[in-house]
Amino acid sequence: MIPLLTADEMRVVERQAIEGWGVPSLVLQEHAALGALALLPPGQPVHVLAGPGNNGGDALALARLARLEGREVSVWSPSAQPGWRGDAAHQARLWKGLGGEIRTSTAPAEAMAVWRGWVVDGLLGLGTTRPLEGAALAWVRALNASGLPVLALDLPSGLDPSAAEIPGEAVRATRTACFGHRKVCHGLMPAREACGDITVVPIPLDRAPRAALQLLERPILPPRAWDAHKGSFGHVVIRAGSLGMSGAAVLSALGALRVGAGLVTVLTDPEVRAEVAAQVPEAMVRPWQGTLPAEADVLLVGPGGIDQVPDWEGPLVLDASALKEGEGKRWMERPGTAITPHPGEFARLFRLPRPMLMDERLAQARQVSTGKPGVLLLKGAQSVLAGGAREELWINPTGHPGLATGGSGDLLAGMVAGFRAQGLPMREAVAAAAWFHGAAADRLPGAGLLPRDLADQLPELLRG
Ligand SMILES: NC(=O)C1=CN([C@@H]2O[C@H](COP(=O)(O)OP(=O)(O)OC[C@H]3O[C@@H](n4cnc5c(N)ncnc54)[C@H](OP(=O)(O)O)[C@@H]3O)[C@@H](O)[C@H]2O)[C@@H](O)CC1
Ligand SMILES: Nc1ncnc2c1ncn2[C@@H]1O[C@H](COP(=O)(O)OP(=O)(O)O)[C@@H](O)[C@H]1O
Ligand SMILES: [K+]
Repeated sequence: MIPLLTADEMRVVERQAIEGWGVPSLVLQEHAALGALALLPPGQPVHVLAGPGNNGGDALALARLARLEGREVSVWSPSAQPGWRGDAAHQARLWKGLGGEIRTSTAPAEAMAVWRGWVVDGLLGLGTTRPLEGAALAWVRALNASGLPVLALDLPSGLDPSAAEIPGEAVRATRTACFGHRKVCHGLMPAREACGDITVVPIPLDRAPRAALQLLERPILPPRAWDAHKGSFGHVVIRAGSLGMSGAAVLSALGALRVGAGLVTVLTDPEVRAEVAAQVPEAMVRPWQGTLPAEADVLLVGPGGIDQVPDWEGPLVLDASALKEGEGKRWMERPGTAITPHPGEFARLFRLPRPMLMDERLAQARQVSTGKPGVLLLKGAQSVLAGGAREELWINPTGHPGLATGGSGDLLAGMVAGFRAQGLPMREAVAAAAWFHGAAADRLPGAGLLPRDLADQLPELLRG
């Protein structure tokens, strides 16, 4: 799991190093500048933009180190009176001590027209409090129009470090030297895209900070014992599939089987039983007669037009038609439940406005899940995972728009049930399903992806 810190959380980590461990803040800055300098191709001229705060201080430190390396370096400030204080003022003195100049211009595009090499963006970092305006905005616009490669210090100037959305205009960086820990803007789209290639530069800070938002990494699955048998991997029962929507039952069954469930029973509407059975011979396919098999370990309900949830005490996964209007709270309060809505289903379930932006998805996921035992997967690009009586949100980074095709959600729901049946706790089962589902798609880039192609990728992908 990769923590994505807000500016406030990062300040806590910074304070702890400075006040707790006694690391001088200039030492932090020196580590940051040295690490960033190493990301610039050797020998090339460097044009350094230094803003009003410590991000500008990092930029001035980098300018000094680059000059000591023998590079051609120029330093620019959007303001004629930068008004540096503290560490940044100290860095300015060191730079000037080496004979360095600090230049400004009211026509940044003209200044940049003769630049060669790389630009270092040290205008704004963690202290960004509002959208860019005035001189800073003019410099960022000129930089983005210049076509020059840019190394952003900590984050591309203009981004809100704690948000996914870009508040106005922001630097489009080629690379970003992220100091110490990733911030929210380094993990979530669309801000993440403005960062270009991200390198986390190690600086002496706590390696395991608290963060309310975390990016999923490849889940670690329990090993399979040599003497395991099909009873060891659980029995998934799927109530899915109706006339015109039999494929959803097929895909859910495939999802559960392809992640390694021991047994799968599909309870489907009688008129489609034969066609479902013909497409997944590995599953037991029976007509729905109002009762569940006694030996079920997990029940998945919904794909393919099924809206009635049978009475059942055990682990429950609900998707698609089972996600009925206004019932979200009920399911989030039921222990052992996972719901997997896309944003439209989410809005209907919780009677909330449809969350369109990433920051809205986070806020709404948090709102409905806080303190609740149920697990929520709010699907879409970078799906949001919440609940299970845990406060932090997990974000799934895998997958691409090729997944936006009918049936991929049905496969995912089956995967959740399949992982849960093998003993993963519900929140971990949902995380594993979301991660591997997207990772399977990442092996098949582009459009035209069929959910069953994804299913075929899974066994090899799970082997690692
Ligand atoms: N965290 C760490 O461990 C380490 C941090 N380090 C470095 O410090 C950086 C953070 O420094 P920082 O706090 O001084 O903030 P930074 O972004 O440089 O500037 C704030 C200034 O900008 C101003 N301002 C704000 N928004 C604006 C806007 N839209 N347009 C124009 N101005 C705007 C704001 O003004 P105010 O809002 O107060 O009016 C204030 O004057 C961090 O990103 C990293 O590079 C490293 O050295 C090592 C370890
Ligand atoms: N742009 C995207 N990037 C990554 N994943 C996506 C994107 N669009 C959709 N997905 C994923 O594809 C799946 C679609 O599920 P869903 O909307 O329920 O489809 P269906 O109902 O057709 O089965 C979800 O897992 C979702 O997260
Ligand atoms: K910056």
